[in-house]
Amino acid sequence: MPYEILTPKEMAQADSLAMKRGPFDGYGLMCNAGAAIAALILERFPGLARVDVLCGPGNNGGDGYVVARLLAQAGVDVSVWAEGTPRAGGDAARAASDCPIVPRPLAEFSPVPGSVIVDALYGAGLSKPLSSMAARAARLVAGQGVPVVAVDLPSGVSGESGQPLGDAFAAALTVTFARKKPGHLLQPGRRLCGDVVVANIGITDAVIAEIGACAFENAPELWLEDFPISHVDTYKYRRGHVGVFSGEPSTTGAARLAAMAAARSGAGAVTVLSPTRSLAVNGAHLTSIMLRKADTLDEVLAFLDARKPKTLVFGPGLGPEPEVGNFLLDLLEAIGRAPESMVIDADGITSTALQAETFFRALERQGAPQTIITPHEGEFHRMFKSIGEDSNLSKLEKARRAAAVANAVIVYKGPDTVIASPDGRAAINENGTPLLATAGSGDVLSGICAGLLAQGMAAFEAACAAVWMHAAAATHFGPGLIAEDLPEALRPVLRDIFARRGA
Ligand SMILES: NC(=O)C1=CN([C@@H]2O[C@H](COP(=O)(O)OP(=O)(O)OC[C@H]3O[C@@H](n4cnc5c(N)ncnc54)[C@H](O)[C@@H]3O)[C@@H](O)[C@H]2O)[C@@H](O)CC1
Ligand SMILES: Nc1ncnc2c1ncn2[C@@H]1O[C@H](COP(=O)(O)OP(=O)(O)O)[C@@H](O)[C@H]1O
Ligand SMILES: [K+]
Repeated sequence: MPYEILTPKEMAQADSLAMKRGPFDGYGLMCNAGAAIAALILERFPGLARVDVLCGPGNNGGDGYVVARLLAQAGVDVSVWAEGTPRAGGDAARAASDCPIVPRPLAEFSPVPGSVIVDALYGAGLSKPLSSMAARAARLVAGQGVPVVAVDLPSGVSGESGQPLGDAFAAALTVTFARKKPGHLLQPGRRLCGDVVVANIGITDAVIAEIGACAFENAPELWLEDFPISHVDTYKYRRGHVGVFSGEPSTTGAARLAAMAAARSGAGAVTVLSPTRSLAVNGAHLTSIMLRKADTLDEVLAFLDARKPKTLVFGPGLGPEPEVGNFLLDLLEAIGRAPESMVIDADGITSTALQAETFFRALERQGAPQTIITPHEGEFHRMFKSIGEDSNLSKLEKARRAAAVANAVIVYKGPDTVIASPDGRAAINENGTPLLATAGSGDVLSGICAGLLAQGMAAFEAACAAVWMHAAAATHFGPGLIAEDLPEALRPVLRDIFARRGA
């Protein structure tokens, strides 16, 4: 399916496999890539008079020489500025010799107003910071504010992690090939890419499938088939019952946000489990959501036995104290009476972080609940310290490793939320919006995850769907959004999902 994300290494494998399978050889693929970029430039910049193409020594530069040749043929005034020379006998050398424009040294380049810059210095092969000459070009271009079209990736940005390795170009448009790379979706790469267009250059879906990539862009196509749609003969407990733990009187709102979101996402029944001290405040604010006193583990176990909730939400507003973490571990000890699934968020993460190993072992045991853990940046570093600190890992890789050690699906939140499963699958969310940077929006996300889990959706798919729906609801609501608006704003999102499923 067209939502795979390929690491630069997997892309290189796809390139060579495509050449083996045909019909295009390396030069054919390069010409297709150059043609796609040239066509997009002519479409996006009508009346274009002048283009400066910056070409590196590798195949990224090779694409640039093709673009230069085609735009010159189309009557555009094209200059080529080169860093290094392509390896003799290679595809890029052939592209350079087929290009009628004599390249000038990159050191002499300076951008002029009205020009469009084609950045074909480095792409997937970037392995170190830009040379001083290329870095100078990036700074001059940024200073002039002239538009940049990046070939594959803005030079200086890692395709693997989206991190700039020093100075980097910032593009208005990035044209990449076959599939996106992590660097197009992970920040700050995503911002530095501008608009990203994926061009088909003759690498078939069959070739991509053979590579066996297991990272995806999080789009509805990834989980739509698994989205829970109720049968006509359902009833509320079959739709799934969610229990949400509430905190002390001053922090009860978080649990209610999660509870409301679980109900809106389709859980048939939702109960807030509340300390005695918070019953009054919770009771004053809840109507369709049920309320139950739960001060002790025994009271919680009695609730599990009597009401058989499928899913529990543990964390929002509970407080970061170690006793909160101890309570969670005790609950997991009571295996067999544990629910089918859990969402651990916020203080549930912080309070357990110091006993993370014990927690992860508990999730590994047979009969343990399927678990989704939803850390933001700070919580991720608390719970997965050494993984978080490893600067060689991309956010995608960090989330994957965390999922593997925790035996849980990880939702590593932020502007570029990554969802990772212990089985190696991962997704990078593509519809995030800064409107979500508002207090309590994470509590709503854990509620949506729980609502979907309770309806029987598997943890990875539920987490992917929840992250996407959360952002879609925010976008739908628009500016002025606060967390309270999100559960209601799920309605149009759900209507669209149901319509796509023909329900
Ligand atoms: N036939 C193919 O394999 C295709 C490749 N394509 C293009 O090829 C690109 C990848 O080409 P390459 O693997 O040649 O890699 P690049 O052209 O990105 O880099 C070339 C070489 O420069 C060196 N290098 C890396 N970072 C450097 C730095 N900061 N300063 C100086 N030197 C540096 C490295 O040795 C690297 O291999 C893709 O991004 C894409 O644009 C497209 O033409 C589609 C087909
Ligand atoms: N700039 C942003 N762009 C997109 N999503 C964001 C951004 N900032 C925050 N979010 C999302 O908003 C939510 C915030 O959750 P969290 O940090 O737990 O906040 P809270 O604890 O206040 O609920 C997460 O889903 C996160 O991914
Ligand atoms: K580039």
